[in-house]
This record gives sequence, C-alpha cells and structure tokens, in this order.
Amino acid sequence: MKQFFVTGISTDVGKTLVAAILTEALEADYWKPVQTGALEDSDSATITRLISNDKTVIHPNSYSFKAPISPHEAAALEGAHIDPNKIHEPETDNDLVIEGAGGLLVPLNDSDTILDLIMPAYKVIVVCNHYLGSINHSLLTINWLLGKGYDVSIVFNGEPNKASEEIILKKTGVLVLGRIKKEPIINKDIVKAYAKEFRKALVVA
Ligand SMILES: Nc1ncnc2c1ncn2[C@@H]1O[C@H](COP(=O)(O)OP(=O)(O)OP(=O)(O)O)[C@@H](O)[C@H]1O
Ligand SMILES: C[C@H](N)[C@H](N)CCCCCC(=O)O
Ligand SMILES: [Mg+2]
Repeated sequence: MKQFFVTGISTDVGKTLVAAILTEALEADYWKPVQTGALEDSDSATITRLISNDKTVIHPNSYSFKAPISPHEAAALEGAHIDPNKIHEPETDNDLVIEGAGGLLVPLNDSDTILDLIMPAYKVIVVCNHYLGSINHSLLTINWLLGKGYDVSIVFNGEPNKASEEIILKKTGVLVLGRIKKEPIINKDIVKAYAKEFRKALVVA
C-alpha cells in the first residue's frame, strides 16, 4: 500500500482538489492531519463532497482549529499546542492520500513544520500554480524535498504557463503526474474525469 503526501507551493493552490482526484483515482483513504479554518468548509468535508466511490475512508484530523491561519497560531488562539508525536498515521490496508496545510514550512509550533509530517517512504506530490513568483516558490519547495531524498512529482493546476513549466522541469528534473485546467465548476463529475486521466500515471508512480 502506498502513501501519497499532497503538498503545495503555498496555500490555496489546489491541494484539496488534487487530493480528491488522487483519492478517487485510487479509491484510496484520505487524511488531513492538521486542519485550520475549520469553521469554513473543512478539507475532509470537501473531499466527501467531491468523490464518488464508496471504498474511501476519510480519517479524522489529528488537530483541527477554527481560525483560517497558520496552524501554530490557530492552535495558540485556542490555548492548544500541536505535538507531532500525537499525530499518528491512520491504520489502513488501503492506499492513503495525506494532505498538508499550506506549504512545506508552515509551522505546527515553534520547532516543527508540515515537513516533519512527511515520512521518508511517502510519495510527495507538489501542487504548483502559475502566478508571478510561483517559479521561485516551486523551485524552493521541490529542491528542498529533493535535498531530503523524497520521491517527488508535480501536478500543475490552473491556467497553464509553458515557459514557467519548462524552467521548473528543467531545473528540477521531476516527473509531472498530471495537469488540471482552470475549471468553471468543481464537482464530482470533474473529479471523476481527472481521476480517470490520473489513474494511468499513478499505476507507475
Ligand atoms: N483547477 C481549478 N479550477 C477551478 N477552481 C479551482 C481549481 N483548483 C482549485 N480551485 C479552487 O480554488 C480554491 C482553493 O483550492 P484548494 O482548496 O484545493 O486549495 P488548497 O491548496 O487545498 O488550500 P489549503 O492550504 O487551505 O488546504 C477552491 O475553492 C478550489 O475549488
Ligand atoms: C487557512 C488556510 N486555508 C490553510 N489551511 C493554512 C495556511 C497557512 C499558511 C501560513 C503561511 O505560510 O503564511
Ligand atoms: Mg486544502
């Protein structure tokens, strides 16, 4: 069984959409260890809404906080402290899609970050958007992961940008798992269609 950790070059880049597509493609389980902004729609609720298969189990967050801000601060506002030793990967015989919060170095507390939740055996998927500044964000994220020895691939999400994509791939040499267009609406049908496309790439991943 495989574990896929979905991170991104920042927050709001489409990690939950990509996680929904991977979860649906593999009929995998889904787990978001640390959720902030839980008063809005949680990512687990979004996944529930976007997938169609009945095999997926959505595992509970280890930590969930109301404020839509960095986990270290959201926890402090509720008088809590995030202890990574209390974050245990759920037991399952199924593949598991794990979603981070924001980008790699988002703090969980004064010393630990999202990066500390990524185990060496995980396949790491970096969701990249194209915006001015995203080349730098993409290279920092991917090179940091490669430097630590992770198996990394990219999903490009949203408006394409050939020049940005080319330079990111040239400088990192990582594999592209897939591309997602900017869609007018995100629903079960869209997720199902991309899941079909991604399934082939995932077999060899
Ligand atoms: N390809 C796309 N086409 C249209 N809308 C998109 C696309 N990708 C993402 N979105 C929308 O952008 C918003 C942010 O995406 P998403 O919630 O997946 O980001 P995220 O990286 O998971 O953020 P977080 O750090 O909060 O977990 C959502 O409203 C989502 O539906
Ligand atoms: C609330 C938001 N949607 C995410 N869950 C958390 C993003 C934290 C980003 C912190 C930062 O990098 O400045
Ligand atoms: Mg998300």
